[in-house]
Amino acid sequence: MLSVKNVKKSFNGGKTFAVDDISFDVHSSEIFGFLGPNGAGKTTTIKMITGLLQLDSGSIEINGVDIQKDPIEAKRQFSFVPDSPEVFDKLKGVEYLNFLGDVYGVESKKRIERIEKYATLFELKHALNDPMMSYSHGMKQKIVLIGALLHEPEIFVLDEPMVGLDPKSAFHLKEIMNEHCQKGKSVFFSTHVLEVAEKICNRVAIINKGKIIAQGTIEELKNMTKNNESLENIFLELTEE
Ligand SMILES: Nc1ncnc2c1ncn2[C@@H]1O[C@H](COP(=O)(O)OP(=O)(O)OP(=O)(O)O)[C@@H](O)[C@H]1O
Repeated sequence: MLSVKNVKKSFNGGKTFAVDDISFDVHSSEIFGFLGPNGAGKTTTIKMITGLLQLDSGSIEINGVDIQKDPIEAKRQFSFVPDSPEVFDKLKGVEYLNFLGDVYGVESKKRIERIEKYATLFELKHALNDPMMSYSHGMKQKIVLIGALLHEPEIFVLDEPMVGLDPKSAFHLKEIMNEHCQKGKSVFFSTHVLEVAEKICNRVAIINKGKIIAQGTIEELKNMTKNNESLENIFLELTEE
């Protein structure tokens, strides 16, 4: 579903690599967690997957479509929720969602049903007719999430999706991720919240200083350590200086 092969990215003309020859695959029906300390290269990787940054070398295929060779078709395959929600402040919530519905060609009946479903779930219905400049950070995050859910893509790509969400909304998001995978689709998300990763991911990769230092199921990662430790201990052990 998502295939990242030998990808490199430097911001200073090749002197140091923010992402240094990483490879991994996310399969269908899989929730894949991308973990790593601050500055490890998570957001840079996600920006390359979503076509916001050019790769120095390597290749990325989303549902079989190369993001560099056919960016428009590749972008039809996924939804992206960035770590900081950037919305068009002057638009009302409902106008923003309809705009996204138009961009992704979501037909009117489905659009109305999904807006109703997700706005109710994330308790945002009351604010849909307000301009988004009046929204709190969490409300902006929710409207971006609803927008990302509108066209039910093959792959969800989420950068730190739990940050800023209240516990109930975080719970619903986890449920939505699970449902998405049960339909044979996949989720790729970055997180610092190791408990969440441990609970909901089928597989994870840990990136540190631009390199993937471990990947596999939580069980496989635990087996890499002597005492079958928690994901937190594994993470600390593998990423320490
Ligand atoms: N536009 C840029 N110009 C120069 N350096 C950059 C740029 N974007 C990222 N970097 C550098 O690339 C490295 C990886 O950054 P990135 O944002 O991918 O990390 P991250 O794992 O997402 O971190 P965090 O968990 O703190 O969000 C860092 O050293 C960062 O300073």
